[in-house]
Order: sequence, then structure tokens, then C-alpha cells
Amino acid sequence: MIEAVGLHKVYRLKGREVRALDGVDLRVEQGEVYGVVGQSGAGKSTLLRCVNLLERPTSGTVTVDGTELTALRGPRLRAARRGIGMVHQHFALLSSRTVAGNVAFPLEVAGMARAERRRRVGELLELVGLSDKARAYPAQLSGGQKQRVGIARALASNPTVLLSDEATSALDPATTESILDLLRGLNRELGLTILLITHEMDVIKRVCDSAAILTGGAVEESGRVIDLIGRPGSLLARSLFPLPATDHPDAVHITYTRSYDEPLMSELTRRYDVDVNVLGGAIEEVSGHAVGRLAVQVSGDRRADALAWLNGKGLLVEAAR
Ligand SMILES: Nc1ncnc2c1ncn2[C@@H]1O[C@H](COP(=O)(O)OP(=O)(O)OP(=O)(O)O)[C@@H](O)[C@H]1O
Repeated sequence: MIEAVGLHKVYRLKGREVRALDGVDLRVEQGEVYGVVGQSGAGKSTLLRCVNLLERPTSGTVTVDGTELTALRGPRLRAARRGIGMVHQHFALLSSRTVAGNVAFPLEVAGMARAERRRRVGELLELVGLSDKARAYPAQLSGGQKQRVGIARALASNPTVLLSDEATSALDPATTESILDLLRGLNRELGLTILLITHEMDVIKRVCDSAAILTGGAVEESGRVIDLIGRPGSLLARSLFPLPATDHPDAVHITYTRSYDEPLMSELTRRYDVDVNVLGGAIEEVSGHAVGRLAVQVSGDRRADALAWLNGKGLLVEAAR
């Protein structure tokens, strides 16, 4: 579990103050995948660096698995940080070391005996599907393979928490998918808690149980992804499922937060004798639910009854403007 309370980080640059974090509260439950999205400069990297105390927040507390990291310094902080693994956007591998050598590095630093190290490295490479690349050098690997090495290295000290700093931003879509599948698998198999930062909404859709939107150093919206999508006016829902702009007076936005067996739209036209015209949208699988948003034009004398019926079915119906 990760809990950040009242995090502030102020940088001072040539007499000027930059408020990179401005009172962030964040709670990541044990065993969940939590995504933080935000535009460039929103404070995502700063947040991640403050969570593992690579940088000390100006004020506020960070607690990981019951230990308040912000209260620790020196060797006790270093020991506590072994419970937190970190994956980087640009992999940060040592080019002069083999794959096995890179994964072994944190174990050598921790003083693990050679035989035990070899065993552990073998285990880790198998976990990330790279057993056959142990002797290769980073330059001989694809981006996705490099990131697998980065993940294996991050897991070397058996952390309970993994922080991911834009782990898939440098990868193509197919490789991104395989790395996200790997992270999801590790989360499920090892019960690993994962906090990731990203600017890609697709990452939130594919792997996150919960998410927060960070804007100007503050959390604008946070919660379980499926709950946020069904919340009226949700910023996350709008970002995950953007809809075309329309000024048609009969247009509404309809949000689905679960799958329906019955063909709702055809039943709507039959029951209420309305015309339904889909203007755009998407329904996709998120956290195992078929969810999404549609922009729909509904017209006819019984339009209000038709919309109330949709509402009664558990769909969120909002004016399109
Ligand atoms: N070491 C630093 N010194 C001064 N200002 C900094 C430092 N690190 C970050 N900042 C500033 O803090 C703000 C937040 O930066 P941060 O890198 O955390 O944002 P981000 O959301 O991760 O952006 P990006 O997606 O572009 O990486 C920015 O205004 C940035 O310029």
C-alpha cells in the first residue's frame, strides 16, 4: 500500500519558485495497478521521485506498506527503499554488462553471494521471458526486451511495490501491449502493487484498476477507473472516451459502465418510437467490463421518456453540451 498525504514539492530556480507538487493526496491499495495521468509538466515524475524518496518532498508524508519513508534517513531509508522497484522510460541499462549482469547488479550491491545471485537472476529472467538472452548485451536487444530487463532488475530485491516512469512511452503499440501484459501478469502473480505514470490514456484503459489525473501539481480527480467513468462530468471519462463535438439540440452523451445482453438501442426505438442516430463513440473492455461512451441523437415526441428509460437501465445520460 502506498499513501501520500499533503505532498508539496517546491523547486527554487534563480530566485523563482516552481510548485511541482501542490498538496497531493494519493492512496494506492495493496495489489492494485494505479495510474497517474497528466500533461507534460503536471508533476508526474516529481510525484514518483517523491514516493520513493529519490527526492525529499518539501512537506507531506509518504508511507509504503506501513513504513513512513519521509520519517527515515540514511541506512534505514535505503533499506526501506529496497521494497520499492523502479522501471524507467529509457531503460537505464548498463551497456557494458550483459542482460544477466544488469539484473545481477542490485544483488551485487546488496552483497548477495554468487551462487544465490545466479539462481535469482535465472528466476527473474524466466519471469520476464528472457531466459535465452542472459548473455546478450543491451545493444543487441529490442526496446521491448530492454524494458523486460529493466523490469527484471527492478524486481531483483523482491519489492512489494513497483513504480513505473512512462515504461512504455518509448515503445511501439504492439510492444507496449506486451509490456503492459507483463506488468499486469506480475501484479496478479506476485500481488505486486504498481504505481505508474503515463501520458497515454490507453495505458489506463488496459491495465489500471484506479487512476488519478494530475494537473498543475494537484490531483484533479481520482478513484477506481470503472467508478470514475460512470461519474457525471468525469474528466477521466472524457479523456478515455473522447466524443465528437456537436451542437445538435437532441444530442446526448450516454455512458456504459457494464455489458448489456439486450440490444438497448433497438429496444429504445421500438418502445418509444424515437429515432436514434449514433454520432460517435466507443465501447471497450476496461477492467473486465464493457464500458464506453456514445454521442447519440435521440429525437421524437417521447424523447424524454426514452432517455429516462435508459437512465433506469443504469446508463448515465448527459446533455451533449
Ligand atoms: N529539478 C528540478 N528543478 C526545477 N524545476 C523542476 C525540476 N524538476 C521538475 N521541475 C519542474 O516541476 C514541474 C513538474 O515537472 P515534472 O517533470 O514532474 O512533470 P511531468 O508531469 O513528469 O512532465 P513530463 O511528462 O514532461 O515528464 C515542471 O514545471 C518542471 O519544470
